Amino acid sequence: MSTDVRRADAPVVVIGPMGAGKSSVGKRVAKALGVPFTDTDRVIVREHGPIPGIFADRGEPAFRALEAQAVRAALATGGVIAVGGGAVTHADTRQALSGARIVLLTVSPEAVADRIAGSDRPLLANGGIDAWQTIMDERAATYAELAHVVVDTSRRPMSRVVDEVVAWLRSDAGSTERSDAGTTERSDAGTTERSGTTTAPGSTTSSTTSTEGAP
Ligand SMILES: Nc1ncnc2c1ncn2[C@@H]1O[C@H](COP(=O)(O)OP(=O)(O)O)[C@@H](O)[C@H]1O
Ligand SMILES: O=C(O)C1=C[C@@H](OP(=O)(O)O)[C@@H](O)[C@H](O)C1
Ligand SMILES: [Mg+2]
Repeated sequence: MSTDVRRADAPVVVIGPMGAGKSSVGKRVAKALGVPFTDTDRVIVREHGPIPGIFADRGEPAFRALEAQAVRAALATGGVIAVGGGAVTHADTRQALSGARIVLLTVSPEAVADRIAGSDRPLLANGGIDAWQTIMDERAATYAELAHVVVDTSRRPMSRVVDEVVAWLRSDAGSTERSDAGTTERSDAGTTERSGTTTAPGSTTSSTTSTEGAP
């Protein structure tokens, strides 16, 4: 487990699988805190065009490089940043996240199925929920490793998820400078304080296989 130093004004980065609610929850958390919000996917679309086109024309590695740039720029701005679900597979991006406060949103396959139906996410274009699960399993260990707090979004309204994230960020655990990552403590039905060994809901394996370069 890496040394974990957080500050009350450190950027907040929302990570987690596709459809967990990073973009929607992140935006509302930023509003509640009165800080800037950046959705790195939106930045990429604004600057480089639609994501499916980037994947099709230039490939996933090119997308990850653009994403790494967008994450670094967003971190310089500060506030709350929602990254794409695969941002954590890129070593430069993971490196850039050190020093940020990292909120992992999770979701069960049952709950996410409706949320991802009909979406244009290129990595789900041919596999739907099965592809989602495979990708989740590949990334689960990385998500758990990076997270300072885990909030499950499966069966609760978004407003409740937002309230829990805001409460955690305002708590000692979310704002105090620390020299260790603490232990896992389930504070209520959906929020789990950080652990290096957390297995995120939605994952079917706790494998620690490297996800570097994974789709
Ligand atoms: N807690 C929640 N309950 C129900 N639906 C949610 C919840 N959080 C997000 N959603 C919905 O799930 C979909 C995907 O959310 P989004 O924020 O785009 O996820 P992500 O950025 O993690 O892919 C959206 O339609 C959003 O309204
Ligand atoms: O998980 C991924 O690899 C991706 C997630 C998407 O963002 P969301 O997680 O916000 O859907 C988007 O960045 C792109 O389609 C790739
Ligand atoms: Mg998003």
